[in-house]
Amino acid sequence: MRLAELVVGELAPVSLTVAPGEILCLSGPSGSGKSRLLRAIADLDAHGGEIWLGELCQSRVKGHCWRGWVMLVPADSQWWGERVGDHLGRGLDGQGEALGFPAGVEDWQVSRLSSGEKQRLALLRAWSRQPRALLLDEPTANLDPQLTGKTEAWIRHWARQAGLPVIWISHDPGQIARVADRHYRIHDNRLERDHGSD
Ligand SMILES: Nc1ncnc2c1ncn2[C@@H]1O[C@H](COP(=O)(O)OP(=O)(O)OP(=O)(O)O)[C@@H](O)[C@H]1O
Repeated sequence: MRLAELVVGELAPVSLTVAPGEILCLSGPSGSGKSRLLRAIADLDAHGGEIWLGELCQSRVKGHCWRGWVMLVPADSQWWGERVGDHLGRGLDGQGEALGFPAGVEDWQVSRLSSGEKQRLALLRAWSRQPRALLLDEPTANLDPQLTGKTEAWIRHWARQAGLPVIWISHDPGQIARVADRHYRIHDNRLERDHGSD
């Protein structure tokens, strides 16, 4: 996935490439524009510049198609059906257990889900829809350390196996050290490479 002079909000134009299977972590102060950048890449917010996914160019693709390929998992996921299974593409095929769920989680009511369950199920929902690139906004913010570790390992395995380029927002230096192949931080409205943690 390639960002070419992407312009959103106050941020200086962003140009970078994320390789298949690579995890690029993004950090920066609260309000510095991290979520906005992901929303622009998912074509949910107005932006300048261009985004490429292989030979596909975002501006030539319908928004809903683009978001099926370049999938954003926001910090606060939205659920529209009654049951978890109403939101899935292909079946979970045992993936739920890897993130701490018992068999049959597809039949759970959305209304009973805790914030941590919602967060892990939003990742499983994304997996079931087979995206080609992944944008993660603080995907473990509501999880305890044990589930955080499991979820990090699961995402890494998925990214490597499916060859997904991943941009992952995190405030946690320990997490960045564990999962990032590359790390950028936003400083003074610019994206800067941090070589210390990758
Ligand atoms: N659509 C929008 N139009 C104008 N300003 C916006 C829009 N969306 C967000 N902002 C503002 O842009 C700034 C960056 O917001 P963003 O949500 O990207 O921050 P963030 O870096 O993800 O912060 P946090 O770490 O707190 O989640 C904030 O000041 C926010 O109020």
